[in-house]
Amino acid sequence: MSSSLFSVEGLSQALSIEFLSLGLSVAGLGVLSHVSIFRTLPVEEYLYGLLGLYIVTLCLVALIYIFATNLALLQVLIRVGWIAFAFNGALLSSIGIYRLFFHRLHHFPGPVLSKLSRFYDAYLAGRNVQYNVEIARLHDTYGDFIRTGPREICIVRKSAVPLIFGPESKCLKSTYYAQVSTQAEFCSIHQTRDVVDHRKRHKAWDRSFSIKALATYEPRVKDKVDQFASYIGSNLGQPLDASAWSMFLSFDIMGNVGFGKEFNNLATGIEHPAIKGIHDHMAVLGTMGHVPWLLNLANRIPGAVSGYSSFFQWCTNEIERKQQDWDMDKSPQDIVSWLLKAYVEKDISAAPTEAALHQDSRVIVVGGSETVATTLASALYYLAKNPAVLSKLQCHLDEVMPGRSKDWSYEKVKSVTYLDDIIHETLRLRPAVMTGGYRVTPAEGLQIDEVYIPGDVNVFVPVQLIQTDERYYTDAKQFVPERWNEKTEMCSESAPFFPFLLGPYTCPGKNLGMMSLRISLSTLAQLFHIQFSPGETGEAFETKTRDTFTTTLPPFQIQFQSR
Ligand code: HEM
Repeated sequence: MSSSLFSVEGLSQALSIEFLSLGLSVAGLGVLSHVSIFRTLPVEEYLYGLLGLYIVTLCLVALIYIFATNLALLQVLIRVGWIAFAFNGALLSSIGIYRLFFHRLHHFPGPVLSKLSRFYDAYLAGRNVQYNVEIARLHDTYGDFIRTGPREICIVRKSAVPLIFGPESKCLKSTYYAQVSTQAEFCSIHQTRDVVDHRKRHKAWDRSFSIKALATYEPRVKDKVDQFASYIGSNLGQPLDASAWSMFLSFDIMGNVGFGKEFNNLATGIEHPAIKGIHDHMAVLGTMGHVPWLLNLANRIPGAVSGYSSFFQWCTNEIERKQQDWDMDKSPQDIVSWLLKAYVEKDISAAPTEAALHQDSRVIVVGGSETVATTLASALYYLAKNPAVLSKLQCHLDEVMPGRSKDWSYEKVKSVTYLDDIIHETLRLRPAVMTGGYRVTPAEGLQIDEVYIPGDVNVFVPVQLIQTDERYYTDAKQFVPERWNEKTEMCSESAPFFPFLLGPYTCPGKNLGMMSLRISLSTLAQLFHIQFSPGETGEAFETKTRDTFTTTLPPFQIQFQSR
């Protein structure tokens, strides 16, 4: 019994085995844990449990060493450090070898480092914050199916679009959306990966974008645009940063229509602090979002995301303020009120918790402002660069509204199909989300043309890249609004076009977004000539746009002249 492992002496003997033997035994355990547990376990789901278990185990080992051996504290620490090193080293090596040679995606081409870890794509996304450009480069090197992560395939084929995003698709949102939580009750509508939760909550959002609701938003959007036009009218011929001012306008629209509040960017010409918060948040999302579990972890470490945590707090404050001020007997007049109404009435479509409601407020702020702003600024860029397109638009607008601003009505604007052609062409070349829409394949996998993608694999189709692919569009990189109506031969049959995505996860704010863009562009084009300011070449716009999940544009200067 004295030499048994269960006696103190036996335990002490076992613990004092040679360093090498100890390392090898623990390494064996590391490999075993990969093969038996980690290979199939969705780590994101159990992240905190696993981290806790790991730390508790190391502490227990240290305590056993302290009480069952005569080793000094430093010797104990060295042994525990060695155990951790051997375990982690073996685990990571086993994962690496498996991912490179035995993984069900091992035959897909792609950079070796991407096959090993998502950290490489986070690095690619972060180095110039132009993941869209990196993906285009990888596409040139590796073809249409690229392994961009151990369990991720990027697909540049039009046949993939309906299969992944279409109404019948069985693909769900991938772990990319688990940056805040893996539990639906703490997620926004955008982050929830629970398909039933998503379907239910969508109904409350749909009510906030119904035809009736949009009709109440329309004059308020027009008011903001008129305020912008009036500022321009008093600053004719002056350089104006189209990126910044488009954001001022869309942020003010979002404040009014989203929260029923005035944010006064247009009135003051001063950027609201939350706009910086949005950009900081999106910059982190555009890079660290590629390793969602790390972002999830960082969100819980005090100070780790201090750059944008004040923005999160601001969104929470805004919705709490609204909760206090809101008169539930009145019919909702803004998006938040529709969501609050569902929440207060405990409707089936309500956000499941207050935390989820707070997350929803962030979606309104980011989804409702940044997307419209980049599209509007991009359209202004193309109009300034293509005077013939602007003149043609002005002719069409004058035809239906000869008295110009006196005759302006949204109904008439909607009849000008050339305006929609300009917006579509802008969204084709410069979609507000250039490389988003991360999904996971169903258990049975997905057959895309000649290629079979196994089940439970993250997939995405880079929106901007495929919408500017010469196989599907003639002169694909050129701005030609005519391709949508007059020269349809410039688009191949079922050419991929999905700037709002498609299917169940499609953008619910599409109609509001289109309305804001139509009102803004028709009003500005009706009143003004739009040109680049002297010295503006547009080069920065072409080369310095950043892929921060939603697009962030560099400043560029335009000026307006009265017509
Ligand atoms: C030009 C304007 C817009 C564009 C191009 C656009 C584009 C998109 C895209 C591509 C997505 C899918 C993102 C993903 O699946 O990860 C999305 C989702 C969403 N958008 Fe928009 N959007 C626009 C305007 C708006 C507006 C004005 C709102 C109003 C608040 C809005 C609210 C949302 C919401 C709530 C989602 C999440 C939907 C879900 O996951 O079910 N969007 N948008």
